[in-house]
Amino acid sequence: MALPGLSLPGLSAFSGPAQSTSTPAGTGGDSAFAGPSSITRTESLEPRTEWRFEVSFAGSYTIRLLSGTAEIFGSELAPNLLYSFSGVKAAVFTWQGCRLEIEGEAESEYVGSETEYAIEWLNVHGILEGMREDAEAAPQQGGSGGPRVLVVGPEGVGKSSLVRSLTAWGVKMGRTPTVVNLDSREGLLTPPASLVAATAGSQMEVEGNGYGIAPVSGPTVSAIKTPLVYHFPYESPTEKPEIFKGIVTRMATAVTSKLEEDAEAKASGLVIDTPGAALNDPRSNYDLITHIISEFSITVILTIGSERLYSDLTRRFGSNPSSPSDAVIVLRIAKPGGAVERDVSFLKSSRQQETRQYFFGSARETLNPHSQVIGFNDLTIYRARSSAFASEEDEGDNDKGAADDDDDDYEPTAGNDNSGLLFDKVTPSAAMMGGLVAVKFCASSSDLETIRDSAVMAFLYVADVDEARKRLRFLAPHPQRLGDRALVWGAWPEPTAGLVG
Ligand SMILES: Nc1ncnc2c1ncn2[C@@H]1O[C@H](COP(=O)(O)OP(=O)(O)OP(=O)(O)O)[C@@H](O)[C@H]1O
Repeated sequence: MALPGLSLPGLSAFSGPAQSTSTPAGTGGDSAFAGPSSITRTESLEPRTEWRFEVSFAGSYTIRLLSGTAEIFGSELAPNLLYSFSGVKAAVFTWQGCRLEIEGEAESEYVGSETEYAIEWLNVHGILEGMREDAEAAPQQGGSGGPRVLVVGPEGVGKSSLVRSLTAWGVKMGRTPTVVNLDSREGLLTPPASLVAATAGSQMEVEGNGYGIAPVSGPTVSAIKTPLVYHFPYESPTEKPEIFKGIVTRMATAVTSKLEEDAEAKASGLVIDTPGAALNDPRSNYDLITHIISEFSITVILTIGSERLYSDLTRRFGSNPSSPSDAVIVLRIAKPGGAVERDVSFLKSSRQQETRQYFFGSARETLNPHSQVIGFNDLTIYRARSSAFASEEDEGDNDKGAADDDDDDYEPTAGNDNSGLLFDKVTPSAAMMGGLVAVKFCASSSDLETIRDSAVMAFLYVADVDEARKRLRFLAPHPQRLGDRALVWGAWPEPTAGLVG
């Protein structure tokens, strides 16, 4: 397939699916395990192969591009710049071949040569680029703008990596795609527990999740302009489906009206990342997926890693006999061989790393969070109702905060709280320590629906609760005074211990 308008640096020689793939010298191909090593070494990668590596959270691993061209999930590596990784599973992909200098200990590292997925992903980028050109050429026809893409599939099949690659390639073409993250288990410029829409405006980063860190403390190198953040303090949308749907509706309205004011962003379209199994359960009749598709007027669905999902969604959305032009394009996309499901402890460490980065930044760009001490009487804190707090709610004991269990192993329990109530007003308690509180764009006296629906101004980290003196110490990403804002504390994510001394 030809790739319309494709002129990515390092890709000029590439114009379609590979006829064959080369086996890289020295390592023997896809499953060859090169073994961890802390010695500085060089790896020569053949065209269309990738260097897959997994680094623990305690580990430190650096990669430098010595020659050729290479990218990580679409973001191009600059020559001779040292990139550092920890707590990462990823791959450096090369279209034309490259030499890498590598140092540090990986839990696993090897060359993957079964990379047909990358060619397919790039072809998808080509299709999206064609749709963007159509939108530019005929903005008045239909007026719906560029492609509105929904990525769905089970856990760990490469959904986020695909979203990141499509965004990075779009940005490289001069586009400003809007990324929407509907997975509250991972943040996008924010800690987890947030649903975020953000328009990518400049070159994406190689380290971290590609989107940079929150643009809250003055100028940063973040690739993102103006994120719109909502609070969803639950691990899965199935815990509070109606709240999740409500946020999706609000977000879609806000994003759509923002795109209407920006012709470039409108033609660039949007790409939505989603949680895995929670959304794809056929027993729910794909209720949540259907809601997202209708609210965001999705035009392209990319399914990864599930034939059944592809078949079900094709049947349901891929054809519309009464109005064929309204049919959604449903594509089945290859799962990268290197994509892996991350275990519970890796995901927990990853959440804590995201929270830490929100306040302190990364090694490349540090941030200076601000400490604030506020008396209980000057705060109005609501606790988002959750099954994790259910036992107290049953007792009607709303004023004592959450469960006492604030240690490192604290895990909210799964399940549904069907009470229909949204929040409880609480007096701060030690149980909040290490937790996150969302500062809402609404007054503390707002009604509960307004509090639920308001976007997030910032997240605060609860550093200390002095119950005797009735004072709370917060870490805030910027020095701005809180003012009269509703603050919401949720059970998700679990507390992050030791962020401050
Ligand atoms: N080609 C690859 N080589 C090595 N690692 C990869 C590759 N593609 C993806 N990964 C890694 O595999 C893991 C799962 O990928 P990703 O997060 O994209 O999947 P997902 O479907 O979004 O997962 P989840 O549903 O858990 O959010 C991530 O750590 C990602 O960096």
